[in-house]
Amino acid sequence: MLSCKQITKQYGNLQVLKGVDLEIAKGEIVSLVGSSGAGKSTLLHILGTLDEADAGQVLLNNVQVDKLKGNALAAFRNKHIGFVFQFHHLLPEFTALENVCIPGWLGNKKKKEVETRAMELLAMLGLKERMHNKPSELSGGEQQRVAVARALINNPDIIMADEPTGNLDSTHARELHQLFFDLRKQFNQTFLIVTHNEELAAQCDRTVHMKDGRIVAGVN
Ligand SMILES: Nc1ncnc2c1ncn2[C@@H]1O[C@H](COP(=O)(O)OP(=O)(O)OP(=O)(O)O)[C@@H](O)[C@H]1O
Repeated sequence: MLSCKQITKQYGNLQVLKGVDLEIAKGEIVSLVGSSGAGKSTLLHILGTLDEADAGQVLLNNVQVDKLKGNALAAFRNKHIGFVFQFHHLLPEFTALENVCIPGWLGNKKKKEVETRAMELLAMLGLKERMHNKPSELSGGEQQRVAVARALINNPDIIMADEPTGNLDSTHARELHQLFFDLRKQFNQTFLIVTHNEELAAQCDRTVHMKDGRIVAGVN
């Protein structure tokens, strides 16, 4: 479903990625682990089309995404990839519901249809009573669940998460991990998760280890 071949990336004199190959199948939950500076976030950003590799290929559902540019790239990303970051990046002036709707509205879907799906998702994630609140009125765990609902609004092929529970206490972190597995069960949702959380990594189908810009080991 997602694959990359021989991805390299350099910042100045620093070779951050030194030829990374990776394949992820539909419905898989894969964690990406490794020490600080190993290149995990850089790889996630390249796979998520947020950053460009110096060389190599990224294929998502047989589309070579590194060939897409400008508006075509933005539209492709919005439709096919969902993101959840450590700091949720919700827009503070919009309600939870509006935050979830925005990627759907950007995708030119009918306003009402997007709203209905957003409400369903928020209800599913236990936020039915909180959907008209702004992010600052929600707890950290609630904000992160809004970010997950936002990532799901366009039925993405894959959700890419960068330290999604890095900012949560252990109870909320466990709840969010459980949510990822529930979403896989319900929608066969695929996830690639950068994490330092060993408990989460151990629960995943597969843990990919990175060291000094390379993948060093595979299946756990
Ligand atoms: N935009 C940038 N400009 C210059 N150097 C960068 C840039 N982004 C990342 N780097 C460097 O590339 C290396 C890899 O960074 P990356 O964020 O991918 O590591 P990571 O494995 O995700 O680390 P962490 O676990 O600490 O988040 C680091 O040495 C970092 O300082």
